[in-house]
Amino acid sequence: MAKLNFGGVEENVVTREEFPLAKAQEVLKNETVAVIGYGVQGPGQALNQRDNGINVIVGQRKNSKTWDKAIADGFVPGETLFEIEEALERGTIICYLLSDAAQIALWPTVKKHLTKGKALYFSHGFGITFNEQTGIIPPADVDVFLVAPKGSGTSLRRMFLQGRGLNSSYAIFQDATGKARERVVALGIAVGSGYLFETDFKREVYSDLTGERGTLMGAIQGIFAAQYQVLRDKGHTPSEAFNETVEELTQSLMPLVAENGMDWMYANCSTTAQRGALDWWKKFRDATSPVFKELYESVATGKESQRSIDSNSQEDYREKLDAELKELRESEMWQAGKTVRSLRPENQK
Ligand SMILES: NC(=O)C1=CN([C@@H]2O[C@H](COP(=O)(O)OP(=O)(O)OC[C@H]3O[C@@H](n4cnc5c(N)ncnc54)[C@H](O)[C@@H]3O)[C@@H](O)[C@H]2O)C=CC1
Ligand SMILES: CC(=O)[C@](C)(O)C(=O)O
Ligand SMILES: [Mg+2]
Ligand SMILES: [Mg+2]
Repeated sequence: MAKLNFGGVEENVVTREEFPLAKAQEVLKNETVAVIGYGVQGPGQALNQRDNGINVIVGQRKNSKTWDKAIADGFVPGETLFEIEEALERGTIICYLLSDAAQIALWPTVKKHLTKGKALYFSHGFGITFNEQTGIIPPADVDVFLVAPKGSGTSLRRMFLQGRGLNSSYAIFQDATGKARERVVALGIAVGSGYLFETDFKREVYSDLTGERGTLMGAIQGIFAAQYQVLRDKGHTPSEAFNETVEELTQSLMPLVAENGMDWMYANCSTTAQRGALDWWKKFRDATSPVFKELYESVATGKESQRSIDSNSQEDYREKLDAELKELRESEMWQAGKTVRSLRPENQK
């Protein structure tokens, strides 16, 4: 394991040099990896493992859209695609990739098939950390660990196909066989991680729930909406407001941040912009910091996990979600965005 310096703090990281794919294949050569669920992470992780030469099967409900998707992706019923129970029976490593709320309902079935020496794999610390809410308490004689790709399963697959890799965190909750570490790291490499950083279940889920509600998804939409509205209220057109709020960020400036950091992006903007950004960023930090603290508390007290379970367990969950997404999509800002995107040269025939 490499110890690397992250801004002055040393952390343990598994790199591909230290743990190449060949080693992962060797560790997993006698295992059957059963990917249960074929939603977003399921396909990304199952396909990457298959392409990496791992013995992977998919467990999914028959007569579902995702069953058909698994077939379209090349999984063969009776060979590499099974009903959930049969996949649970065959698998020696169970990758539990149903939505976090759905994992609760299927848990008694999964538990039944967790015989001695098998491994239970998650991509989130949710089910175990909030076990008072989920009831997920694994038997003592199985390994329990997680590999959490830090990004969408869609990106995990796309980046793999481009020869890139998404970073993932990994954690061991229970090592019953003495082989949990080599198993989890091998899986992390096999699913297409670029590198793996160490964490535990609680830290994974607390940071993940904070990040997705915060800067990654919730806060970013909030700050976009606030700036867009001010510009519109002051008489700017939708295209101008959208371009100065979103399009320039995603198309021009964020790629520079991704490449070489914030100072590099600033350095490639005008002195006028630099002065203003350097003057204003701390004001935004201070204004939002109380909201982030409130958010973290809401995660740590289990309020966020309970809310997610409650809403995701409703019969009409899909319809309600679609309605909320539609509201976003049909807002003036994102409608303006649709037109703006259509004007990108690469999107014109
Ligand atoms: N979506 C993502 O890219 C990421 C997800 N994760 C984690 O990975 C895990 C899987 O998440 P997603 O792929 O988003 O799940 P998802 O919401 O796409 O659902 C996965 C599958 O669960 C099936 N399913 C739903 N209810 C079911 C039930 N009652 N019985 C049987 N099957 C049922 C669906 O048909 C679908 O195939 C979660 O723990 C999540 O937090 C982690 C990182 C990113
Ligand atoms: C993509 C990811 O890592 C998230 C945002 O945490 C999630 O989908 O749960
Ligand atoms: Mg995440
Ligand atoms: Mg998440």
